Amino acid sequence: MAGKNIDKIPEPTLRRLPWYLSNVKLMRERGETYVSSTQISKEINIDASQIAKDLSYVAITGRTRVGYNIDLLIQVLEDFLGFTCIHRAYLFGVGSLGGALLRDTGLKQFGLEIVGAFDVNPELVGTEINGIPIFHTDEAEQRVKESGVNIGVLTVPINIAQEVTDRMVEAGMKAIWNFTPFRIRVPEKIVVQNTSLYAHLAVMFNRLNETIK
Ligand SMILES: NC(=O)c1ccc[n+]([C@@H]2O[C@H](COP(=O)([O-])OP(=O)(O)OC[C@H]3O[C@@H](n4cnc5c(N)ncnc54)[C@H](O)[C@@H]3O)[C@@H](O)[C@H]2O)c1
Repeated sequence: MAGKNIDKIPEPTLRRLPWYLSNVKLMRERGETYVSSTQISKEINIDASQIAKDLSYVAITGRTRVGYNIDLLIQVLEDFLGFTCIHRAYLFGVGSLGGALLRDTGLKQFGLEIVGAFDVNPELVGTEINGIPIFHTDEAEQRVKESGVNIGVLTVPINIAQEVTDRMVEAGMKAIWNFTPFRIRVPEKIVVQNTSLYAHLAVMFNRLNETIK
């Protein structure tokens, strides 16, 4: 079963793997040394065969009936997901959302370190949040080029999302984590990940309405 699956890993699998990781870590805290896909399935209510299939993308071998060595599974998942190596990023737009991301200590545990931020607000430029320096956006191009940082977090107002994106790409960014609701356009090969908290809210409200009908 180990690493036999050589196809491109599907996005839903990539989104489930961190979830398995968190729960497997919890199981280790409870003293488990081996864990099977059936056990993980009971914890998170996902079909065991789906879990086994997802884990087949990761280079780990489980033992029939016993399951996976828990320490090894955690290590392999963390490596596979890129959480063990730190990816450095710059954040653009230190408003209510950008500021919250700078204050979040959880990102680093998932392999993302925001090393600096850019804004145009003179009250913010020259200050820092959580030890992260805030520079003027006009310095972005030079700082990105000099640092070799290739991930940008986009938290600027929607009306300038494309303009700031263009500057990020020009400076050499290779991946953009886009929190704005704007569908930014980028050249081929630039990775864009759009993230919205509100999209999940709509699902929750809809399901809630169904249960209280
Ligand atoms: N994805 C989500 O779940 C989610 C949640 C909240 C907000 N948002 C989006 O995130 C963005 C920011 O929201 P907010 O509430 O933090 O807004 P905000 O107005 O509080 O912050 C925007 C910040 O961007 C700065 N800015 C303006 N022009 C800039 C430039 N050229 N370069 C760098 N910084 C610049 C502003 O000075 C300000 O500090 C918006 O597009 C909003 O729609 C998304």
